[in-house]
Amino acid sequence: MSPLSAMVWQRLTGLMPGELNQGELSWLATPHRHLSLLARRRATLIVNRVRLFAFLFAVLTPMWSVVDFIVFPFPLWRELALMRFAACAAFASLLVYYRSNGDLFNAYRAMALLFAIPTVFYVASHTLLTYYELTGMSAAIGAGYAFLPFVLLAGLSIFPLTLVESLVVASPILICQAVSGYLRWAAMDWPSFAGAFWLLVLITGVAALAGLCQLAFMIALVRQAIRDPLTGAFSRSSGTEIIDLHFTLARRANAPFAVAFLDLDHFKRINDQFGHEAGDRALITMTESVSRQLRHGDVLARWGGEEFLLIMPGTTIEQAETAIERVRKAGFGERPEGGRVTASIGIAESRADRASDWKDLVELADQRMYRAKQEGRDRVVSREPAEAAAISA
Ligand SMILES: Nc1nc2c(ncn2[C@@H]2O[C@H](COP(=O)(O)OP(=O)(O)OP(=O)(O)O)[C@@H](O)[C@H]2O)c(=O)[nH]1
Repeated sequence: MSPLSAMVWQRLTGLMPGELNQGELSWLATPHRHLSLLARRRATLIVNRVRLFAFLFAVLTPMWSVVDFIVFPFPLWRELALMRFAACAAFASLLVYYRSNGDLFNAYRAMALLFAIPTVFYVASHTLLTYYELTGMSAAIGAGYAFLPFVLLAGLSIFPLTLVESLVVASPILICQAVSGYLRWAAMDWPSFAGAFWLLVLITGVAALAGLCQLAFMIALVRQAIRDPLTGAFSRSSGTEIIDLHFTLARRANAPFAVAFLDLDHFKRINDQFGHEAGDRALITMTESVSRQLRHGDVLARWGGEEFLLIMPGTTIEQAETAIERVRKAGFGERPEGGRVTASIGIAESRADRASDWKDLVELADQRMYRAKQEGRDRVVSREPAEAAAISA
């Protein structure tokens, strides 16, 4: 990024609410690097909003039939009422049957269905209205049908979408609208159509901005909910959610999955000799140092006091050993009295250790960490004694 565009980007993102940090700013552009916990919560929120929208339209769509009944001739009213009834049934089905499974593509499908219903209704009703020569009040009410795309695009504002997602949803609607204007199929003639189209673009911009602001708030709130406030590592509850998800995915794909249990050595002495604040600083330094060594996708969770769990999806026992060596080499910080902060570490891997669930895996890593303590601290234990003896023989 050039210095000028970096400055423009910085100024623009400075306008964003929710105090996003530098690493999170790109999350507003695309969902590509979103944390799995954020993606799951967002997927659930999107589906809930789809159902809310569907509820509103299931109620409002048939109500307008009363107005149609008053102003339109009977055959037209009947056709429109049937269409409204079909749209109402489709919205109600979406409300009743669609549920979130935490998957973002499932949420995208819900949005696509939601937007498809009024689009089909719009095309069908607009086509029908062109067969009638309406005048006066009927013509004025008939023109109101042309405003459905405005409602659709304004509806985007209730979803916490990234910029790319908003563009992907809005572009087909805008393109279809532009093409229909070009082909003179639109309800309005030039230049009214041009003015209306520009208004549609403005509404899309405002709706996309509203979606971005919601997303920014959501990112900040999710961060606060899932991070340990002292160290910034993941909290134990979010670590549990992450390990549960990744363990299931790894088993399904028969992929390796490793965890490492880290416990700082003689940490109590730091607190006792230099006070709790010095202990807190040591924990923060340790978290920063370990986090710098992690691959994208690895997760560090604070499991309790000075115990941490490192979750490494797609990692064999050998790769986990290499990763932990890298972490140990980078160090865990300095002790206030001088000397290195050290840690005792236990590693376990689901396939090598034949763990049937993630709790067994963490339990095994915990036991190995205790063995590392008993064997003199500042070391790693990653295999059972017989296995380790066989490897070194
Ligand atoms: N400063 C600080 N200390 C904490 C925090 N959470 C736990 N501790 C302290 O961490 C210490 C853990 O002590 P122990 O479990 O005895 O372990 P240790 O002194 O590290 O000894 P070994 O684990 O056997 O090497 C306790 O004194 C806790 O009070 C925290 O958030 N901040």
